[in-house]
Amino acid sequence: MSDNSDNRSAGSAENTESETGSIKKIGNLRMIWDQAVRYPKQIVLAAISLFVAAMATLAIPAGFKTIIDKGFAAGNGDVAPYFQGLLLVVGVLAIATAFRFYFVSWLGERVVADIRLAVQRNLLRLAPGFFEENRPSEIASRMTSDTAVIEQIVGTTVSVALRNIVIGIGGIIYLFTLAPMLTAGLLIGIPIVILPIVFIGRKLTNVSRFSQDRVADVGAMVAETLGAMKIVQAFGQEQREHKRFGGAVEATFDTAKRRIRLRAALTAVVIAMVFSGITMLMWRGAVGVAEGSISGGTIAAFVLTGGLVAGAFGALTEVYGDLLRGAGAAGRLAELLSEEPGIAAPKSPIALPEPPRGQISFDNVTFAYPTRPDTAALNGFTLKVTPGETVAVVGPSGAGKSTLFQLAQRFYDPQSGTVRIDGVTLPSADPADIRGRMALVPQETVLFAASARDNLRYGNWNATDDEIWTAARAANAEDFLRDLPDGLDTFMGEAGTRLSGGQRQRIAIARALLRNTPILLLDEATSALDAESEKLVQDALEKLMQDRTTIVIAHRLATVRSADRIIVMDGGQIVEQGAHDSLMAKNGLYARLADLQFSTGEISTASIASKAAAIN
Ligand SMILES: Nc1ncnc2c1ncn2[C@@H]1O[C@H](COP(=O)(O)OP(=O)(O)OP(=O)(O)O)[C@@H](O)[C@H]1O
Repeated sequence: MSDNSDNRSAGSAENTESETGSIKKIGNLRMIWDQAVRYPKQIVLAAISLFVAAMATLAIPAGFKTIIDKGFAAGNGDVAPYFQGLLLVVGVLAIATAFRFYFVSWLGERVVADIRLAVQRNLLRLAPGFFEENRPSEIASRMTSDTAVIEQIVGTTVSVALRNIVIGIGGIIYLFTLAPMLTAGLLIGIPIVILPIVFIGRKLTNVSRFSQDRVADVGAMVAETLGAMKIVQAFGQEQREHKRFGGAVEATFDTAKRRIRLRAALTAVVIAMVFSGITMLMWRGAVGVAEGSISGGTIAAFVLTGGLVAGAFGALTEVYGDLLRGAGAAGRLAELLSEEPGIAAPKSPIALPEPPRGQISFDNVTFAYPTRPDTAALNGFTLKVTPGETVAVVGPSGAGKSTLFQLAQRFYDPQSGTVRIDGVTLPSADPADIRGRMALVPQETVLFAASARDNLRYGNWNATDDEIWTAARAANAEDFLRDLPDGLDTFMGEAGTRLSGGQRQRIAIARALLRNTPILLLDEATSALDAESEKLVQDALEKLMQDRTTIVIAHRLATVRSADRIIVMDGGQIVEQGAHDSLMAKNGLYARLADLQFSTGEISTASIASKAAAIN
């Protein structure tokens, strides 16, 4: 997966790729076909309308020929049937084109929708480790821009290709029936016209891409400056930002100049080549007419069809590049589709004991994160938490406290040692069952852009409004929830920005209460709350911890004091454990940490040592 980012932006890489690489890449398009083939009815209808439209296009020059030769030239005046016939062809062309557009675009959108759904379904199965190795923004871009490329391939490119192949081949056959010698001349002439156009066109595409990148730079810079406007102004950097922006804008203009120069040249070449080609043909034709070897209608039909054939070849030259781009996008999406989860349920998972006991144990667990295999986050870690016990975990930053939660929920498997829930080793059970036995209250509450109700019952969709209010009351969240403009229906907005830190924490607590699991993993927020909010949160937490096995990463004195046991971690191991007072008396790591770690909590800035002494 590592090489994706190289060619992700608009495929400048593909121009430099070896031919075999390109051919191999084109194979990725199979994935798109596999998706599309599930809609045979639409494919057949699209193909039929495409063929009919192409044939109708070719019938138009033939119609003109008839009109000129039989109608005008014969001088019989009754041209009506010919024109009526031509109008009929035009009608067929219009309707068939509309159908082609509809079915082909339908297929494009449907395939993209299916790919998005399939990719998201697979992503939801993957363990968090995957999202550490692959940036979420990169994955999001695959879901949007890569799928847009595929939509373009199915909805446009393939149809352009097929239409022009039909028109190209059909047109050449028709041209041969009209005037074999002229056609032979035309077939030699078309490449002479098209090659320089393709050559300059390629250059133009590259420059355009480059130019788009420069525009993107400008966009990024605007976003950056806007996002940091207060900092820019506070540090008095307006002039500098303007100069920096000026540089990016001028770079955009310079590349744009190159682009418009090329485009101007291309326009001149196209006009010169195409019209002189047509003029030569007409010239040759006029001589033919004068000699009586060719009819006027034939010349007209020849020029029109020749134009169609040349246009078809021109369009086909662009198809290959588009297909390559589509193949790159399909390849990247196929990777996301086929990624297997590192953590999955075994074939026949062991059921966790009923009723749940709420016991959790770590036995000699050693674990390093996949992205940092050389640094053990847990090192021979052993801890047995008995049902109903509250264990407070303290330790310096990086001691491995959060890692305990990651392993308890089986987001990762340890390299050695075992984690058990109610006596069952985690890999032998279904991860969904394991996670069903625990509720997590993270440091930072994640609120979804949904109603307050849905945010509260996120872990238990069956909860009734009565149950939600009971939980909210216990979590000290009732008052502010009742004050919301639409009560439980109030939209929480992007990232729930309307709530204060303390309110968000209480929502998380209510959510955990509703989930009502025997095990609670609680990561106390370190952010300081005002005294009143702090007390509301603390009360709520105490109710939440009642009758549950709790592991709490503690940052508050009240929490450690009410815990049954405190374990002190350092370097992925337990270095001290016991009750608060005995640990303080030891005057070891705990006593040292206590002052720092609890300083933002309930007792704000006071040193825990003096506070503890006062309490005693
Ligand atoms: N997702 C991750 N990928 C790689 N390394 C990680 C990851 N998460 C944590 N680590 C590393 O593992 C070690 C233990 O981290 P952990 O988050 O468990 O510490 P912590 O005690 O919870 O720290 P803090 O109090 O700062 O949250 C640290 O060295 C940390 O850098």
